[in-house]
Amino acid sequence: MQTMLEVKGLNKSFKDKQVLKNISFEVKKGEIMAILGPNGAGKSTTIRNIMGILYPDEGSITFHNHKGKGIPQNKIGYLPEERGLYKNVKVMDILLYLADLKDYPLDKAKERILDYLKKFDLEGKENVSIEELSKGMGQKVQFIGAVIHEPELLILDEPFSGLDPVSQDIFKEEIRRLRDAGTSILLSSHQMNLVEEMCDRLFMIQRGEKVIYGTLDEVKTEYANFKCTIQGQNDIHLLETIPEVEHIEQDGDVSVLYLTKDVHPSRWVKHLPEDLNIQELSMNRVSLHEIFIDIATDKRLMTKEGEAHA
Ligand SMILES: Nc1ncnc2c1ncn2[C@@H]1O[C@H](COP(=O)(O)OP(=O)(O)OP(=O)(O)O)[C@@H](O)[C@H]1O
Repeated sequence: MQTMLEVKGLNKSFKDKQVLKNISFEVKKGEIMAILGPNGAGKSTTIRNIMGILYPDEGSITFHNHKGKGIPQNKIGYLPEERGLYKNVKVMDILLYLADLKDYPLDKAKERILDYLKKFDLEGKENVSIEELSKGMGQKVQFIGAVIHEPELLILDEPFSGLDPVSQDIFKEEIRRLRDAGTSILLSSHQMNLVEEMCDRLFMIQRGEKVIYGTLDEVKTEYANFKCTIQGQNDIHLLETIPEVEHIEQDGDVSVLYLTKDVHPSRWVKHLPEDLNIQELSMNRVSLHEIFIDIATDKRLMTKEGEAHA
């Protein structure tokens, strides 16, 4: 797949605090790439460097064959983390203004705006002023503003925050449709279930440094060991005798056994002690949410030998 955006060796400091350390990743044509990390990890700073709002101390950003200040911003769409559009302007006027800023033909923009308003359950709102919209409605308008000029690269910083489940589904469907039409999407989100559902690849930063980079399948194979959840009253000492268990969490009658890497689940199950009390048993891959918490809290219980992977 063709590389659309290449971020290479970014270093960035604010005063004497280095907030990005050698950040490198690519976004390919027609993929959804997630940029993840705990609060303050450096996601927005990375995005601001890509958008040319900030400039790196070292490293480069290449979009197609354009670098840094030469990047054609009208080929990029951006939904910033901070929401906010001019308050006393009508929906249609602000969206046409944003299309015009990107040199997009206004007659075509008007048509697209009406289509999008319909798709986003905002039909008939084109002459309503922004201040009369709810927060979620405003977010939909801002999303339309980010995609109105048919960008080749779309950067979405926390697009789902504050949206109800129905609106989240509308956004999800539209983001997937844009990806399938060839748009490259860089998406930052704290909602791991949505990332797991939608993203093709992911990049995770912690304290300004890369900790995970790969396809969802690669990350799952590398980090997402199996866990076995057993419902039934069981003594922790009995559970501790079970082989190939990395750690155990027990809450009342529910015990979760996190298995070591490369355990074959069906073979492992055969070796459970006969006197184990099993009312229910399930075997699952550890979720991205758990991987995130494991890394963000510095536990690193799920990584090979407790080491950080980069
Ligand atoms: N303009 C600035 N001046 C000084 N420090 C800054 C500035 N912008 C960001 N930082 C610092 O850089 C670090 C990374 O911040 P950034 O906003 O990139 O994190 P983030 O991963 O987007 O976090 P969040 O999930 O909370 O949005 C933080 O320690 C933050 O305090």
